[in-house]
Amino acid sequence: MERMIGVIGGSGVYDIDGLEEARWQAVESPWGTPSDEILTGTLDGVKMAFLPRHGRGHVHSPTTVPYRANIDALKRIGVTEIVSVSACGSFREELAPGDFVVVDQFIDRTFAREKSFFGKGCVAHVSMAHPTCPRVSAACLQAARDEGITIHQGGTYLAMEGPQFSTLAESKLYRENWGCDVIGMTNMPEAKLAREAEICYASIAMVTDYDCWHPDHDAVEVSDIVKTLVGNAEKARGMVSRLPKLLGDYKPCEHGCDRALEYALITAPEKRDPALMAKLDAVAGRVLNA
Ligand SMILES: CSC[C@H]1O[C@H](OP(=O)(O)O)[C@H](O)[C@@H]1O
Ligand SMILES: Nc1ncnc2[nH]cnc12
Repeated sequence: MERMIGVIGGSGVYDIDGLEEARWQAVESPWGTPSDEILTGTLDGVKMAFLPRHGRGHVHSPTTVPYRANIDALKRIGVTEIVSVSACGSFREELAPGDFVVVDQFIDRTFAREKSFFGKGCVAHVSMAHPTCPRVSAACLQAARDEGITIHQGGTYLAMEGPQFSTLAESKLYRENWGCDVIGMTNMPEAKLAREAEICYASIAMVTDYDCWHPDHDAVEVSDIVKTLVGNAEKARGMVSRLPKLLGDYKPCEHGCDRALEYALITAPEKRDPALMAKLDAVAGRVLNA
């Protein structure tokens, strides 16, 4: 199998640099139209695919991002590992605006999104105990350090529905009672869908603000966020450019991300819905056609 690194760019990250033979290509998916065309090319001889999560020009809100179409489209063109880069608010004094965090846990508080490729006619339950891939996360950590970025290893990301930012009571709850480190609006259900699609997933959260809990930062304003976003986006592009060399040759994931569906399907073969099975051709073809 050949490696293809997929990068999902969050707020402020609408392209990546340095790709050879770069071209934006439309990818069709039975799960809808992805957020945008996908920028493909090679970097240091490794295939790359970049998808701006909100679309170029930031068209999609966190709720309307077509998460299933995005993950399916990346799987369909051969992506083996996804690196998600996202803007986030910080719940910790030491996670300062401009810093990066290698997220390793999530709390999903989103409620208005489709969260699974599976359902009536083909039910599957994958494990989300360890939602990110340690190998891809470690490569991102190293790449960021080599780039001179302040990056923190490990953190819990609270995924909220948005688009409004949190109330002070919510911010305090997530920080003081639930032990969350950062907050954003998009990594769920993205991480769940990547797991269902058997794609390794790493999430790099790029701090833009202290949400509203901090005594010196009363409320989050997009104008303040944007000021930090621009610098963060530049750092993210530097980090991504180092990944192909750091990840080395492709091998099956030692953490099993690429086999997440191995024991997950529970619907009896004779009860499976042919229409849903057809839509699952890319995501679950490995197990459905076995
Ligand atoms: C522009 S601030 C709020 C916005 O930024 C984050 O987007 P992403 O995760 O795609 O970087 C956050 O989740 C909100 O969607
Ligand atoms: N404070 C915050 N809350 C939710 N999403 C964010 N994205 C950037 N900052 C955020």
